[in-house]
Amino acid sequence: MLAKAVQEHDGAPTHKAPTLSQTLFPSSSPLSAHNAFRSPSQQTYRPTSRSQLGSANVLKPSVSAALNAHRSGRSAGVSNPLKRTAAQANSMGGLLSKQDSIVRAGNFIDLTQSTYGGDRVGKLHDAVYFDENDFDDDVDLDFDAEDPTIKGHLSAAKTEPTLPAVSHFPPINQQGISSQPFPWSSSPLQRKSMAQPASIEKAAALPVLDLTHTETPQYLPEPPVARPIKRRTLPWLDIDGQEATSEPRRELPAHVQKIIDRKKANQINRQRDTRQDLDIEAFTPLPKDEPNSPYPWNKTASAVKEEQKNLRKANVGKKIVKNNGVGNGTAKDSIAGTKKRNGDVAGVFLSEEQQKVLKMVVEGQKSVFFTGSAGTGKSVLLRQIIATLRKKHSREPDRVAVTASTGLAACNVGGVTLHSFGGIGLGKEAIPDLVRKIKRNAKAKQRWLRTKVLIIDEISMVDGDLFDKLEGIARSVRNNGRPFGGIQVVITGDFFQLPPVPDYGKVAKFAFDAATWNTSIDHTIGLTQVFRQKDPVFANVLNEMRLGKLTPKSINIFRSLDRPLGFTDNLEATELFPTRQEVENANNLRMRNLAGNPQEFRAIDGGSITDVAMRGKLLSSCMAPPSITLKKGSQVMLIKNIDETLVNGSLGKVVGFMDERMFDYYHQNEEEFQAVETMDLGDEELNRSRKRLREMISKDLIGDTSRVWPLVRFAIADGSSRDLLCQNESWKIELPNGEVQASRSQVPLILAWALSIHKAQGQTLERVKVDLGRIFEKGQAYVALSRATCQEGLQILRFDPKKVMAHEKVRSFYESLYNVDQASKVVAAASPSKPQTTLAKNYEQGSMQGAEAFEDEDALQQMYG
Ligand SMILES: Nc1ncnc2c1ncn2[C@@H]1O[C@H](COP(=O)(O)OP(=O)(O)OP(=O)(O)O)[C@@H](O)[C@H]1O
Repeated sequence: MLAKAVQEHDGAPTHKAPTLSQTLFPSSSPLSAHNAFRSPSQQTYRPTSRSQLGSANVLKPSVSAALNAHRSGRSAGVSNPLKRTAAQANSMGGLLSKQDSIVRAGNFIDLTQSTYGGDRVGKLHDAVYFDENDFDDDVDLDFDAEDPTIKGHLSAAKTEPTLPAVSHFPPINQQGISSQPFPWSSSPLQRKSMAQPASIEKAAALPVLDLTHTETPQYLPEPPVARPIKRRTLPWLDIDGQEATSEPRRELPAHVQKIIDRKKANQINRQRDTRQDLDIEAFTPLPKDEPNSPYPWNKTASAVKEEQKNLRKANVGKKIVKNNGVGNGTAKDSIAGTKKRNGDVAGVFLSEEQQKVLKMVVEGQKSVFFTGSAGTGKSVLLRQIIATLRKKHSREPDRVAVTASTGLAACNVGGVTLHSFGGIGLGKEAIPDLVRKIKRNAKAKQRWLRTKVLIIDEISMVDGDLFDKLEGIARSVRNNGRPFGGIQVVITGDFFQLPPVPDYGKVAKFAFDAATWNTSIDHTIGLTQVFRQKDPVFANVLNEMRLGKLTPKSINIFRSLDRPLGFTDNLEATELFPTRQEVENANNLRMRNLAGNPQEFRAIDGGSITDVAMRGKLLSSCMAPPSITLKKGSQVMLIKNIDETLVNGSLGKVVGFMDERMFDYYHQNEEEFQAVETMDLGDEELNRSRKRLREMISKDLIGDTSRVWPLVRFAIADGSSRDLLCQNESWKIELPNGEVQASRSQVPLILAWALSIHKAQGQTLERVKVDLGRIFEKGQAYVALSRATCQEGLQILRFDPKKVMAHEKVRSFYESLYNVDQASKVVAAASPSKPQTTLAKNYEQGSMQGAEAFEDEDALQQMYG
């Protein structure tokens, strides 16, 4: 394998690092950093003239020396089987199991080798090159950033879902129904003029619960003018609570009757209160000197205005508390169940190695590539890096450019695609043409000039040629010969996961195969602590799969997972498919089989791009769909993090549709509602009871205009469940200058009987089902299976070891990252007395050190043997 890798790399233009090239292209890192992190394999030839800069003619680094060193070092360093076993035990498995050979500083692991001859380079660099800030002035020339406010929101409100027709009331003018919740202050006079005492107000807040499962709650708009007090009597009662003779009383089961009796008593009390209030009002003179009168008609105009102002203030305050700075604050406020949300989304505490990377990026301003197997917290770390950098550059947000290889990944990190950022369209042209194109586009040019940090997520899907082009463009547009024109790059991803999609008839070229890859990156960091899988055995077999090298033991483990999952809560495992078509078919079939009325939720799109088609195209890669139709019983997945237990990837079932007030009421009176549902009633009786309850409550909702949302019961990892009223959340495609190109507001749900492997990349799923018979691409099986958190939550059909494929080039690349001389030292330090208890300890702590988790000797022998 290594020999092949050596041949491949040797086939590329390889040279010994000449002093001249280093002289001309020193890295931006300080001397000490180079000494600490650069590897021989990263010694790279750089263009020797400006003319070469524009075409990114940076020669490919030779890795053969490193590989030879690696090969010889390996045989020297771990020839002793005992030592090798220790190395194996000390590693996360696969090639990252060779983290035993990487440079360690505490828990922090830097895959970059330490023998880079940086002394002279660093000195010359200091003498010759400009600092990136020296070019900052360029940007003052023609900055034409647009107002970043979202333009399309208002017009997009037209996409409001239509309310169902109301049969027993006059038709509603649907255009008049706002999608936004009415703030109190929007109609204070009308509400006041209804003169409702507290008890009536409460009554009006009663929601409609559709207990029939077949009908949608019906709503009517609030009357536009003040109206006299409405007698909110039950159909069979007069105002004093006497039975109305015209309405024959139906026999109901005792339990239901009790509920209704209680309701009746409340109703009667309310009516009496109302009458008393009315009586008082009728004889009260206009209190001109009584500004605090509870009645609007007893107030002067200025008193009313003052009150409106106070209400508005109070509402603003409420909103801030409610939103608490997270998303739009909607879904978060509607949580019920085992734990109520209190405060913000729970922060994840970064591990020591994650923190070191953060520091290196933010304080050290190093260009970094951090990688690691699935579930090592790359995305979590990246989000933290983005947040910290944005805070650091809060006065100049356009200094930090957040990008990703695909639209989906970009949407997940709130950035744009690399193509979009670069302003290169499809990017097929040569660098000089692309540079000309960018220079004609003031905004794109400005982006290149202003960017100080370029973040690239999901690098495994970035094409190597594209990487070279972007690097060349950066140098040319910024007129700066340093790698990426002096831009600090922060790159993450795992090359063992999904590869770039090649042009038709071409072979995919990885980003690490780009000629400028090594020159662009100061440090390569391997994250080793696996968070997603807490079972070390499971994490290790997955890691073997990552490398495409399975031991018989691991094959047996995977084969044993061909069985149904043992959950009893009716939630099925999400089936992962390679193609979108398969996903749609599977989800549609399940939806058709569900009884009940479908409810459609349409997204509200906005953004600075007003061309609807173009905006739609941008948003087509957003996780949230433009429209989602749900029924009671639909299996859904949450696609936003709400708090520590309701996270992106949580599985649940729709249990109903209701508005916010109804949701509150429902949870305050859950027992009563559930009583009807759980009683052993015949169909006819049950329907009658439901109807009576519905009638009873719907009387109180006349005039309510709020929207209904799906109420979802999510399964929590500890076996409990939580209910969440899923109101709209937002997704943005945002340029570094803050311009939101496209945004989408939608319920944070997708159908989750089936999901594409592409969409699943980056997700953590509690229950997964994968049919390996359908897998066709390298890395697909690993991405699919590594979404699972434990063996109990993973079902594998048609397991076939042949489907477990990894790119040989990727294996070679990861091998080239390790310095075997260092390995023997670490092995010695860890050897053979390394206590086995470490695994158990880490397991207990809920995390494990990947490098310490690999104990499958067979796998290592096969890999290194
Ligand atoms: N420092 C941490 N503390 C606790 N949990 C963490 C930490 N970092 C990550 N996690 C959790 O580990 C899981 C996987 O994290 P994340 O998705 O960031 O991994 P990843 O390396 O990006 O995986 P993938 O390559 O599959 O996308 C998530 O559930 C995340 O919340």
